Amino acid sequence: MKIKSLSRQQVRSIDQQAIEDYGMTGLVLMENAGRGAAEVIQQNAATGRVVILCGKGNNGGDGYVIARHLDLMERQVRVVSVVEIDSLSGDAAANAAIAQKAELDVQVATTAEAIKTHLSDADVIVDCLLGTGATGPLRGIYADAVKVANQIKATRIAIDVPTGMDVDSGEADPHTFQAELTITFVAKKTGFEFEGTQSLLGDIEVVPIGVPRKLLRPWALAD
Ligand SMILES: NC(=O)C1=CN([C@@H]2O[C@H](COP(=O)(O)OP(=O)(O)OC[C@H]3O[C@@H](n4cnc5c(N)ncnc54)[C@H](OP(=O)(O)O)[C@@H]3O)[C@@H](O)[C@H]2O)[C@@H](O)CC1
Ligand SMILES: [K+]
Repeated sequence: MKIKSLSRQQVRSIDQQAIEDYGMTGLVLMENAGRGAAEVIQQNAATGRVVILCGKGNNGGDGYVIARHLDLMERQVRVVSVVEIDSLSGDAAANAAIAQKAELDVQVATTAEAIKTHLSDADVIVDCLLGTGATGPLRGIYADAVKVANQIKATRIAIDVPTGMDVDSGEADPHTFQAELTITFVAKKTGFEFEGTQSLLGDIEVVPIGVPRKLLRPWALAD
């Protein structure tokens, strides 16, 4: 089922309804999102070390799921969190704890220099810094992390939305993550339609996260 482009509010409401009205848990949605994204990464960037930049919200949570699935595919994978792990909450905290128990390579880097060190041997950089929860210009370490990531010669893949791009307007922070591929969940976002965004989004792949077709029907595109 093809879905029309959705605003921040629409896509977040779909997630919320799947959880509250259908009894799907956020962890299940995150697992589907992360697993689907890992498969697309494997199809598009099949070799080399993958370094996943993770922020404090659920976009970061997706990153820990992606890391676990890439590790299962026997990829070299490292997670670099730009916040302390004990500042995470909810589903992101749960998936970070699983990654740590599974002895995946999880590093914390809260300065631009430390982020640069952990990214220096990356062949693929995956942006799980901020997703649909982001508002306004990039603050603090997020701006530094994107700046460093954009300077490294690697394949860059954004998860859900390139960090720095506004989901609704497509407006881009000066330090927006420059993706070659954007893997986005449920549907494209309205901001992706605007002129000038294509050079930051790269190719776009939509990954379904298992929310029921009935819930998506109001947003379906006619065949
Ligand atoms: N919910 C679900 O069911 C599913 C969700 N999924 C995934 O979750 C993503 C949405 O996650 P989310 O809502 O946690 O928001 P997200 O973008 O990770 O972080 C927001 C945090 O960042 C901060 N912040 C905000 N703006 C900022 C700025 N300009 N500069 C710097 N910091 C800024 C702000 O923190 P504050 O600064 O307010 O303390 C806020 O707490 C979605 O895109 C998808 O990938 C999938 O797993 C599928 C199931
Ligand atoms: K992102």
